[in-house]
Amino acid sequence: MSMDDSENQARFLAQALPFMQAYENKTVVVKYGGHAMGNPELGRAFARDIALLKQSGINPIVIHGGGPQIARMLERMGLESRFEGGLRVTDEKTVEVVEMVLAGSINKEIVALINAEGEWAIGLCGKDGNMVFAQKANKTVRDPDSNIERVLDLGFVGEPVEVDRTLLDLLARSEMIPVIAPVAPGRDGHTYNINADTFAGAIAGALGAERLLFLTDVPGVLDKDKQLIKELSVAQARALIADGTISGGMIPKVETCIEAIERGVRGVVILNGKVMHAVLLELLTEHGAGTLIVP
Ligand SMILES: Nc1ncnc2c1ncn2[C@@H]1O[C@H](COP(=O)(O)OP(=O)(O)O)[C@@H](O)[C@H]1O
Ligand SMILES: CC(=O)N[C@@H](CCC(=O)OP(=O)(O)O)C(=O)O
Repeated sequence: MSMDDSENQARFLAQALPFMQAYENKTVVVKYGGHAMGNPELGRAFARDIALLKQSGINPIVIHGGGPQIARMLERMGLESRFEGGLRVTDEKTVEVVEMVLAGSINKEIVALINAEGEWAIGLCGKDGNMVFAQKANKTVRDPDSNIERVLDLGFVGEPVEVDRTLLDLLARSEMIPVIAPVAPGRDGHTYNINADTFAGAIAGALGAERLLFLTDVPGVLDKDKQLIKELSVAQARALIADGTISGGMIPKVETCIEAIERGVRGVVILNGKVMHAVLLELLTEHGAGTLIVP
């Protein structure tokens, strides 16, 4: 190791230690988006970050997405898919594929990556331990031309309405790191597909998390000129959704940030999961990356 390397490492450690102490015994919910996955090296770095948080006495909870992976599987199976208001219209066949991809392959891949770092990850979805119950999403969109609001019928898309923290509290006191897929049952017996951002927000809100991080494939929320917005108030975020600057999958993400803050989550950040060790850099350095949403 060169002198420069060891100096940089020492500087990083000196900076990181106070943050580690501040987060001790606190819950950090990390939403790992489907767009941030796919590169093996980045995947291993992500798993190492999560393992290190647990080893530092922090309580990390991973909620993952998998939108692009679901899309690929639907295509292979010859099933069409479309989004409305940033959410996948989900019929009966689609929800089966969603559950298979999210709670099956992707969930276990992340569990295996964290376990390979010497930790004990456990793969779950909203069904396990009665953790989350959903109901059919009741989403409205406003047509920008006519300004008329209409209710979307998204099929088996759900929104979390009940979160029971029993299992997560138990795991927080154990060696286990929960890795959770955003699928949950309804009291009506159906299985619902829940946007992973929305799901992460509900979990973070129910646990009163210290931090909620959204790992995506862009540096954060970008303005009309594609420049990163470092800090965004709730009112500014709402205005950017209304004027179309924030669109597509960024809509549920930012809406979730707003709700999480309103439910008492102390800090919410949208950041680029394609940056190596994004989680550690965000949590343990003075100038975190990404967009911080504040009340
Ligand atoms: N104002 C904006 N700033 C940043 N990204 C935006 C904005 N508006 C729309 N997006 C889109 O949102 C995407 C992130 O949301 P999404 O695709 O759902 O990511 P993930 O799978 O990580 O949850 C970005 O890749 C970008 O294409
Ligand atoms: C209702 C809805 O849209 N559900 C999402 C669930 C996965 C997800 O949110 O994945 P990302 O975080 O990678 O976007 C979907 O079907 O794609």
